[in-house]
Amino acid sequence: MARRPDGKPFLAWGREPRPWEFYPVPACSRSLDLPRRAFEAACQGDFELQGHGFEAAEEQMRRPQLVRVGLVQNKTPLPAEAPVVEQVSALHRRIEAIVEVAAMCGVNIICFQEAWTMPFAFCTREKLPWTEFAESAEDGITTRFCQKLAKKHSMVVISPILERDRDHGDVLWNTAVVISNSGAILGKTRKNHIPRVGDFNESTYYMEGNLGHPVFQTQFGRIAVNICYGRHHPLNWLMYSINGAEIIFNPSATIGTLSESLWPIEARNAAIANHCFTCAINRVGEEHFPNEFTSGDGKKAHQDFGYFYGSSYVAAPDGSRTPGLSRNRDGLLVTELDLNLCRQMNDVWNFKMTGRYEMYARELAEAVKPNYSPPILKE
Ligand SMILES: NC(=O)NCCC(=O)O
Repeated sequence: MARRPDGKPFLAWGREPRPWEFYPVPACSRSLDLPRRAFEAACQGDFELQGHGFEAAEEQMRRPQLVRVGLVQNKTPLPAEAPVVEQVSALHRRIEAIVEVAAMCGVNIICFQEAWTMPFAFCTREKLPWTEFAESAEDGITTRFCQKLAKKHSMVVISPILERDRDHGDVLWNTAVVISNSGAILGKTRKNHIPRVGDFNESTYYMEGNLGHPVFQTQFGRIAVNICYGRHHPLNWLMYSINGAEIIFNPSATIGTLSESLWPIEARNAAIANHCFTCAINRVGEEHFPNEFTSGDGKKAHQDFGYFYGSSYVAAPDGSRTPGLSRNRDGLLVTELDLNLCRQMNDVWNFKMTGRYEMYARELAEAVKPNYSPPILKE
């Protein structure tokens, strides 16, 4: 029986491996020891805590580049009818408690879910009070709160919010603010692709991002943020990766009936295709809104969005992944990555080397022209 370098059999089902199965890639991560007091605090705070790790091969010229990421998924603690300021403050308190536990677990980079300071009210198509949740990315109350957390715990914080851009006519954006572990703001990035599907009426509220595909150099590696619906767009992942991202976070808000069958595949595929780690984060719970709305599908008006199914996970460039967090509980997923695995997988598969980007750049430049005629050859 062939064995992996760590002595374990290659395959669980006990037959000789096929030739293409020889590359020693585990389907799953290993479990990571986390301090007992972290589990106690999570239990007391009523949220799930999981720890996992990915291995990379030892190298002669580089030391392992270990980094711990924390993914947070949570319900909105107060009903959507509660005053805006109370909802925001309840969410700040909830996140603060989870970040304390992340700090006990040695997390270096933490990412919260999409639009984490508010209920996901874009299904309603109403403006007030939902637009009142929008804040300045530079000096809003949430950014200042995250700066304090980042400095206190020496942790990079990724804070996806609804942004109000005062300097540009009060335009709203779906933005992730990236705060360095020093507490300084590293910059911001905006959601590039806006859903026009089901109850995700997000184009009513904010514009398509205009900041391209920035990558943030942190003390713990190069990171990027592909917000929610952007995960359906392979070119979006690709551009972050081309710009050097080693870890791409995907803070999301999505519901079971729409996307649960896609969820385990998309971020995982992106990790493989781009030789990087991907971190898929989804909120949990059901959110009810004061007024009825319709979904434009002929069905009855209703007041809820459906079920946000959580299941946050991390995928590695070798195709392995962690288990997902719960489908319905708040949770913190702590994962240790060795960033050396990105280049190791790049050297094995060479997707960047074989990508033929120049050919696609040329063909796409032609295909987007109004007078383009696709080369369909006929008899
Ligand atoms: N928030 C958001 O973009 N959701 C769209 C639905 C999905 O991408 O699954």
